[in-house]
Amino acid sequence: MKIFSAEQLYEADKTTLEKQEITSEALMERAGTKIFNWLQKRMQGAPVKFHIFCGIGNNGGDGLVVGRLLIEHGYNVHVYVVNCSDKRSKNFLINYDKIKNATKKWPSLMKGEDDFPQINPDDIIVDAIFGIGLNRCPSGWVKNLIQYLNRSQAFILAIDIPSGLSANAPLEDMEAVIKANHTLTFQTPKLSFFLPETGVFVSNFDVLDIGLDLEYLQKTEPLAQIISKAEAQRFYRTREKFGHKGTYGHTLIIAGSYGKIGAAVLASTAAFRIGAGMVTAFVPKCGYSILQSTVPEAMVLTDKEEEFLSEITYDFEPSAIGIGMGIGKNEATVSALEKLFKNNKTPFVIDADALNIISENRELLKSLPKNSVLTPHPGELKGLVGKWKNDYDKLEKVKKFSKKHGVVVIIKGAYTITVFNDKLYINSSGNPGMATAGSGDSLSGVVAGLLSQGYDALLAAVFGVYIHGRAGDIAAELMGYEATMASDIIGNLSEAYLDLFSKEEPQSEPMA
Ligand SMILES: NC(=O)C1=CN([C@@H]2O[C@H](COP(=O)(O)OP(=O)(O)OC[C@H]3O[C@@H](n4cnc5c(N)ncnc54)[C@H](OP(=O)(O)O)[C@@H]3O)[C@@H](O)[C@H]2O)[C@@H](O)CC1
Ligand SMILES: Nc1ncnc2c1ncn2[C@@H]1O[C@H](COP(=O)(O)OP(=O)(O)O)[C@@H](O)[C@H]1O
Ligand SMILES: [K+]
Repeated sequence: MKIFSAEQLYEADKTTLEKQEITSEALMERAGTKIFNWLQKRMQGAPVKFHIFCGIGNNGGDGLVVGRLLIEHGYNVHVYVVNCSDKRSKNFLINYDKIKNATKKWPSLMKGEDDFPQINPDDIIVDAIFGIGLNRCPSGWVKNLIQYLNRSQAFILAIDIPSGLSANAPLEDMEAVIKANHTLTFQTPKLSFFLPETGVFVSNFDVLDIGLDLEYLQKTEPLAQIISKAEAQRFYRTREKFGHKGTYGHTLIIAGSYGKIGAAVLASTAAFRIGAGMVTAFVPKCGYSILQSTVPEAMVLTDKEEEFLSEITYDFEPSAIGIGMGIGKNEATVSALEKLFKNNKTPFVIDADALNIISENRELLKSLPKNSVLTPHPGELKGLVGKWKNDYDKLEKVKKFSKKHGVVVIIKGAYTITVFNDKLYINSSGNPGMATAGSGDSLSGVVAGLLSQGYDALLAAVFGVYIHGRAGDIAAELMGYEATMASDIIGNLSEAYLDLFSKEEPQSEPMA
């Protein structure tokens, strides 16, 4: 699924009106009806009280449509107009009249704090104050209203986007945003839903298809692409009937130091589970017995040092190398890395301490093998690209870094984002149960194992992140978030693969 900017959505809106020969009023009725249907399906006429707060633009217009439809279907509804400006949109005004005609009275006009209504915790608030047309930070009594609604403890359903949030621009004031319990967004989700600073205001969201022009949506280059099951199915490469272990490559995992040999165990196991034909682990001497007994399928090579890596040598041609998990930052390890990078054309996955070493020895950036996949969590990313002002600034910095060094960067997090040149791929699988030690090590093994099988760097990254997250989701379904451990994620890579083709993802709406 594609993510479009607010500007692109306005363009799509315009094209839709022209091509479908409909009025903007009809499109608003369509959008409002979708929201109403969503609510009706869940509420089934329940006598709960709705408070609908409408701004004076088209988001407010949507709110008025929803209000009218709810009233016509016998719901207990109070509609308020947040009268922050006299400049009302045309479709707001049309629906303002329509709701008056339907109910025989005007909605309550709010002009300041004195007009704030009483809201009980078991009421429902529909937030239609601002949509993607927000052009400045809410202030004054409107900001106070937003805070008042957030404090109410009532369930807040945001229309299109929580008011105060921009679709694709940074947040100025954390205190001036509706904290929605659920968001119903039109046609495609907005980029701010997926970034840590802004996504927290959105909570769960559903995308409602309002029938914007499909041709426009298909041909327009999006801001980002969401990776879900449908995309992952397309990326998957089938295993050949006459394939042998050589066909699926030989992954070299260079990982571990004294006390952190587990990182090598996890990454090696993950590389096998994702389908690498062979896996060799290169570890300090102290890791030898551990690897041999915990991953008997793997071959093991050891460094001359007992507790850390100092010289990386091997006598075969790996098809991919995963390096960095738990290696520490010993001086000897730094020069071992330098040598390895300089003399290698093998596809690399670079993680953890290898990333920290690069950040602290910037000259290493010059020898970074092209098309490497880097897998930083936010702390490691800061070392690589420097501090960022906000999440949007972060994305720009990573794009620049990716372009400059010719590498794929996986920004790990709740919605992991893979960056390659100017392109963003947002992963849809995964859950907070994966916030557990070693889950990143297993991701490195997964991506290295895919590179071994011949997936190119970008595909290995994007597909690997999806499958890893899906395995985490299946693990969490079985064990709960808290009990899920990295080895459970690895243990469910098999289920994640099977799930890829087992059943269709419940798709409520066809999407671009
Ligand atoms: N695109 C589509 O395909 C479809 C879109 N639809 C809907 O339209 C929504 C977009 O509507 P929109 O463009 O009218 O803008 P909206 O978000 O209602 O707000 C703009 C108004 O608020 C004002 N304003 C802004 N910031 C402010 C602030 N901080 N504090 C105070 N005022 C502020 C600004 O006023 P002004 O700057 O002129 O003072 C302007 O009047 C979209 O989210 C979706 O719900 C659907 O109906 C159908 C298909
Ligand atoms: N809240 C979350 N939702 C989804 N995925 C998460 C969440 N928290 C962490 N993860 C995933 O778990 C992994 C954690 O990686 P990392 O921080 O490197 O762990 P470690 O270094 O302990 O192995 C990443 O793949 C990340 O995307
Ligand atoms: K809204």
